[in-house]
Amino acid sequence: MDVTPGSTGDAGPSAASITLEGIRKRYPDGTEAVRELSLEVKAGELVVLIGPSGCGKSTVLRMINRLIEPTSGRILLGDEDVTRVDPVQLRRRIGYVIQNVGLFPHQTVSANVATVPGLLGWPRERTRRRVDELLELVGLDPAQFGRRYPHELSGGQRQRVGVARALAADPVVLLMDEPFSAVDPIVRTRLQEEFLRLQAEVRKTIVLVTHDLDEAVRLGDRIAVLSQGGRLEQYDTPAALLGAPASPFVREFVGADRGIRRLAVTPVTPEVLDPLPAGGTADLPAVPLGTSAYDALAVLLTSAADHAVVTEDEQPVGLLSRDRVLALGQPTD
Ligand SMILES: Nc1ncnc2c1ncn2[C@@H]1O[C@H](COP(=O)(O)OP(=O)(O)OP(=O)(O)O)[C@@H](O)[C@H]1O
Repeated sequence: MDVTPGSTGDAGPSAASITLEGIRKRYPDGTEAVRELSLEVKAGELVVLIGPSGCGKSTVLRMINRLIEPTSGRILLGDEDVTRVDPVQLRRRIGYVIQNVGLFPHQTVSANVATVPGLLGWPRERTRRRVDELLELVGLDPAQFGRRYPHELSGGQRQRVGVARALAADPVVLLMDEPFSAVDPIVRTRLQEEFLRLQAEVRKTIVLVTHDLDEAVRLGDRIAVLSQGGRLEQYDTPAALLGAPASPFVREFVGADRGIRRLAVTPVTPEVLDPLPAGGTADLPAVPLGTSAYDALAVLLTSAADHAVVTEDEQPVGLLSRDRVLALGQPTD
C-alpha cells in the first residue's frame, strides 16, 4: 500500500468498507459476548458503537482486527474475508487506538509513530517524512515534539501521538476504543473537534467505541446502539436516532434530554422559516441559515426575542420563531 500525500484526500483506495456478517463470539467460559451481529460500514464513514457496559462493543471492535477470533460469521474488509488473512499482516493495515494510547514509554514520539512503517520495512527517509507529516497533521510540531518521550507530553498530546501512530502506514480502517475518555472534558471536546477536522482530511473508515452519547452524536456519521449480547437495537444517523428511537431500549438509552441533543444536530433550514415582515427586521437578532437549532435557540434566549432573522450570504431570507425552534427538538415518533 503506497502512502503518497494527497492520496488520502478521498475515500478511494485509502479506505475500505467493513462488513460484519452474522458474527458471533462465545468466550471459552461460555459467555455469549456477541450472539449474532450484522453491520455494514461504508468506506470513509465514521461509525460509533455505543451501548451499556458489557454489551460487547470492545469484543466487536477486536474481532475486526482479529485480536479476538470470532466463533462464527464473516468479516469483510472491502471484499476480502479477514479470517483468511494473516492476522499480523492484517493489523498493519488497520490502525488501532485505545483509551490509554499504549505508546511505548522508552521510545521517542517519532519512533512511536514510525512503528508500523518500520515493521513494513520502509526506507528510513520515507518513514521520516511520513512521521513529520503525521505529527503536523495532528497538530504537533515535529521539531518540538519528535524527540520527546511519552511521559514528557500532556494526556491530550499523547492521544494525538496515538492517532498519528495509528495512521502512519495509511491504514484502510481505523479502530478506536474509547479514544478520548482518559482526558478531562475540556481537552476531550477539543480533541474531538480536531479529530473531526482530521477525518475530513483523511476520510478513513472508522469504527469508534464510546460510552458517551454526546461524543457519539458529535462524531458519528452513523451510530450503532447495542444491547447485551451485541444485539443491534438501532443503526442510524444521530438525528434519526435522537428523533425516532426504534425501541423502548433505545428511547431509554438516549435519555430524556434527547430533545436538546436533537437540536444540536438539526440545522435551521428554509422549510421552518416564516416570511419576512413588511416592517423590517432591524431589532431582531440574526442567525445564518444552516446554524444548529441549538445555537439558534441560544441566540433567541440571550436576546429575549421571539423571532430571529435568518440570513444567507448576509441577506435576510426569513423569520425563525422560538416555537419553530422548540418544535425541531420534538421527537417524530
Ligand atoms: N476474555 C473473556 N472471557 C470471558 N468473557 C469475556 C472476556 N472478555 C469479555 N468478556 C465478557 O464479554 C462481554 C462483553 O465484553 P466487552 O468488553 O466486549 O463489552 P463492552 O461493551 O466493551 O464493555 P465496556 O463498555 O464495559 O467496556 C462481557 O460480559 C464481558 O464480561
